[in-house]
Amino acid sequence: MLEIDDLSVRLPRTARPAIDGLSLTVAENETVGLVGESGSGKSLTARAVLGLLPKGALTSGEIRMDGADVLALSPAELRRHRTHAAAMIYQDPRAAISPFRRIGDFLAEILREETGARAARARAVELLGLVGLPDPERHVRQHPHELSGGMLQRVVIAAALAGEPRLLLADEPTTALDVTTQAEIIRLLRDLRARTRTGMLFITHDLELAAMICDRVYVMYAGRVMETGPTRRLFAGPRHPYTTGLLAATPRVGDLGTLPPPIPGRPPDLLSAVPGCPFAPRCPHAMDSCTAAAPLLVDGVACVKAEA
Ligand SMILES: Nc1ncnc2c1ncn2[C@@H]1O[C@H](COP(=O)(O)OP(=O)(O)OP(=O)(O)O)[C@@H](O)[C@H]1O
Repeated sequence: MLEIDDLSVRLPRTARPAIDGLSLTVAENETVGLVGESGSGKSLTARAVLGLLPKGALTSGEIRMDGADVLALSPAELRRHRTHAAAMIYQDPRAAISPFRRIGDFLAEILREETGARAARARAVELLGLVGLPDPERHVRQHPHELSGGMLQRVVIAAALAGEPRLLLADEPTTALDVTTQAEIIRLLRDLRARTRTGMLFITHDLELAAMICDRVYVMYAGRVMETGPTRRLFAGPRHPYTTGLLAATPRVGDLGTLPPPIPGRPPDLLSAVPGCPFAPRCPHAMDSCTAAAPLLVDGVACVKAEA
């Protein structure tokens, strides 16, 4: 359904691409995770799929959604694409919905052009029911401040579902929520997937969360895929030292008081070119050859050590 093929994105006044030769697929009804530290290019990947890259970004490679070339869509086609093909669930619901709009107006606005005002309003009520809100008829008349963060995130999910998209892009959809609400939203996303067959690209820096919901995972670092595979396999036997480091740095319930050490060092910024493997400067297994050329992704892993 979604096919990203050798995508590179370079932002103005930077020394290296923010996305560097990324290939990724999401099939119908599949939930795919994109995980990695802050700045690895996860959000930019989602923006590229929506045709929403920053001004001046130079792209190469292809993004196809059901065969259509996303990077070649006209502005009118892109608007349709963002409602019916790939819809985004944003991180912070309070930033996504204007505080002055009624919930019903916010939802109806997305569909009014296509269905007319009356049908759009009825659909808004239906959508609020679909995402498990208790009293849709009342919620459509309410303003954002009258709902909790978790309820508002359900509204944001309802908005993404309005055009019955083939693919949901969820960018850290639970980061702004407390742990209990986080679990409820994850349950909702899993439940929706079972009911609607929507595919999902789930973006997170939280590996535990990815493990809960994703069928397959791509581990991204400095714009490149370091490792990819079925979630269970990847977590049971990580092969890239970056994946191993991320897993070792993930706090687990039960280990309270003993936070695991993070991976030493920081990801490279966009102002320095990175010859070879971008993780080499932080990698405990780096060899001289690692800084010569970036290893290709072979059999799901981009590491000379793993290939040997
Ligand atoms: N509009 C922009 N202008 C300039 N640089 C940008 C812009 N958007 C992203 N970047 C840069 O591109 C790189 C990738 O950013 P991106 O937001 O995709 O990372 P991320 O993995 O989603 O991280 P986070 O979890 O912090 O959102 C970062 O170095 C970021 O600073």
